[in-house]
Amino acid sequence: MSRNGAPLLVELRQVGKIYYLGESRITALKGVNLSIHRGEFVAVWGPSGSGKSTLCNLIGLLDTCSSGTVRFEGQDVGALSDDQRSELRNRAIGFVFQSFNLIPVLSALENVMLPLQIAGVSTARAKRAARKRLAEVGLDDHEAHRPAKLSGGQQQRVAIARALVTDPALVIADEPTANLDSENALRITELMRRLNSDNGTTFVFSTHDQRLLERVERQILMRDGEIIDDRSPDRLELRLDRSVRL
Ligand SMILES: Nc1ncnc2c1ncn2[C@@H]1O[C@H](COP(=O)(O)OP(=O)(O)OP(=O)(O)O)[C@@H](O)[C@H]1O
Repeated sequence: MSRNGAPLLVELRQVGKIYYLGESRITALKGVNLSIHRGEFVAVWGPSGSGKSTLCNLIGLLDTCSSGTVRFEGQDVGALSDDQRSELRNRAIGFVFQSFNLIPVLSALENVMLPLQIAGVSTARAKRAARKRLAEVGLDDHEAHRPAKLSGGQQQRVAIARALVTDPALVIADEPTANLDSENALRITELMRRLNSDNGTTFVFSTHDQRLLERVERQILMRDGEIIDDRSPDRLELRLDRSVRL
């Protein structure tokens, strides 16, 4: 299966996710089918509690599904051990979080170098790669700054540079603009879009914010644990639900 000739990267088939909280059973995802191909730029949007983070966690191999199948690069993730899943995740996926998650005592450059150093890459190589990524997000002149000296938008740009430094096939950004004002939220969305088209990195990001969707080629709308709309310009098959109001 291909989308514009690009190979399949992640495939979810009839995926369900149930959380158990004491006596209660919470169905977070119900029968989700989704294919994401290399190079796509995908926004997952929908109201609070609709399952966006749960979906991102499954696509990012941070969690496993309760039913159905998740395949990453053709591999059935459910058949992997925890260690194998972590190894695949570390190699192939970068993460951006809404709270930036930078290490306060490290400079911007050291924060971006960290994933490579954890992977055993030499300091000199890690520094070169981190500088290149900081330049891509427009922060090469801020490499010595610690996070507290940077604005929220700048911190998120450092976090994006860090997510990209290992050359992952996929970047998952769970509500990356939730803690930013609307101007910075738009800038971060445009930056991710540019990195997607320049580098071919696949991006999946979740958002509450309908205004950010204009620049996104594929929009997946969730409600009550289901995908109720999956639309993109080159897709003929649209399942629109006009009754949805966020
Ligand atoms: N670790 C958990 N334990 C129990 N229930 C959970 C857990 N994580 C999520 N849920 C529940 O699963 C459902 C989907 O939550 P999820 O966080 O995926 O939605 P969301 O669309 O990302 O929401 P938000 O926009 O508020 O982050 C909700 O009912 C939520 O309360």
